[in-house]
Amino acid sequence: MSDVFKTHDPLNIPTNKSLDSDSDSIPVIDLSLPNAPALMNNAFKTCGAFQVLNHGVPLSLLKSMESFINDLFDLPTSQKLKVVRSPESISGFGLVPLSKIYPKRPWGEGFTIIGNPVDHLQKLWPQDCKKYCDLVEEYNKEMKSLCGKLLWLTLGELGITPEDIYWAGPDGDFKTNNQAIRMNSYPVCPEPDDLIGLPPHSDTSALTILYQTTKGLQVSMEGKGWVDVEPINGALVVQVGDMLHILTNGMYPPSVHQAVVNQTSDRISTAYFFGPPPKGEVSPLKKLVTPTQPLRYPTVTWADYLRKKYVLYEKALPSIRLSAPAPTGLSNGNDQNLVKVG
Ligand SMILES: O=C(O)CCC(=O)C(=O)O
Ligand SMILES: [Fe+2]
Repeated sequence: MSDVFKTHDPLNIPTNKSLDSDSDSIPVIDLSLPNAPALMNNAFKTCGAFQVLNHGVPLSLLKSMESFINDLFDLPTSQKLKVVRSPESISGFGLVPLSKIYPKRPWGEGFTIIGNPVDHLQKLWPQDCKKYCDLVEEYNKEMKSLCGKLLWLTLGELGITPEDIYWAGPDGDFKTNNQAIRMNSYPVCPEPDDLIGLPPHSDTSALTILYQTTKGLQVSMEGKGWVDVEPINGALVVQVGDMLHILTNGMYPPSVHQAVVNQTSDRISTAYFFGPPPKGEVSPLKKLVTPTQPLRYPTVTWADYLRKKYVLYEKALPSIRLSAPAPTGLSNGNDQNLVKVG
């Protein structure tokens, strides 16, 4: 994992500090500094999210993704209709299922890519399809590698090694893992208080890496309610999803978050979802099941859990929970039933 530390530019980078209870947002962690693993582990335990700097993903790639997303959402509706989500699939243009039952009307569009995007992109851009497919492939590759680094560094703090997660593969490189990208576009909104970009939810993934350049993401923090995650140039937002919550036997709470809209600027975001392989069975890590922290979840696959989530939303996790949640660490909005999870 030492290559994590090679990308550091020591200039203008804040020194990592321990999680400050007075801070009014999620921590910002410089991955190139030696105390990053301990801080990431601490951030995951306390609020399920942090922003990461010096993560090694080239800024040029993030910028290329931004212009791809702008091209995508600028397409005329007649083009977009060619790749609308079908009832059997999550890929394509469409609302997240939770939007249908959440009381505030959704304001925005989403486009989800799972697997090879060639079929969809071919329909949208017959000429430029290869250019966009290559970009998505590169983005997936960089994000997967970052997720691997982040997971091993944080889980390493808990004494977890690659042998403990069989679905990480023999080299611990998560080669066969599932991934998805959702691109979101939220136009300027005339009534931002009455509408919502993306309703409150936790992601079903193990980790989600979100890229945003305009303010709009909010995370639910214990005792603080919704806090804004201010965009920082080149930073990525890392969030615990339900699969990692289960894997850690409830030690890391899932990040409960929402996207709000505003009256003055358009906003786009890219969420990369990293999960176990299609048939990978996720169960709480044996090392994290102890007499004081008994087994909290059964074995699940991402696909089965996703189906449950689409029916039960915020009740999906409690519906499979085997024993009461930990008294601390888990008490974010999700478990207090303050918010809906989608
Ligand atoms: O747009 C955002 O900031 C949030 C996106 C998100 O949570 C998602 O796509 O799951
Ligand atoms: Fe999300």
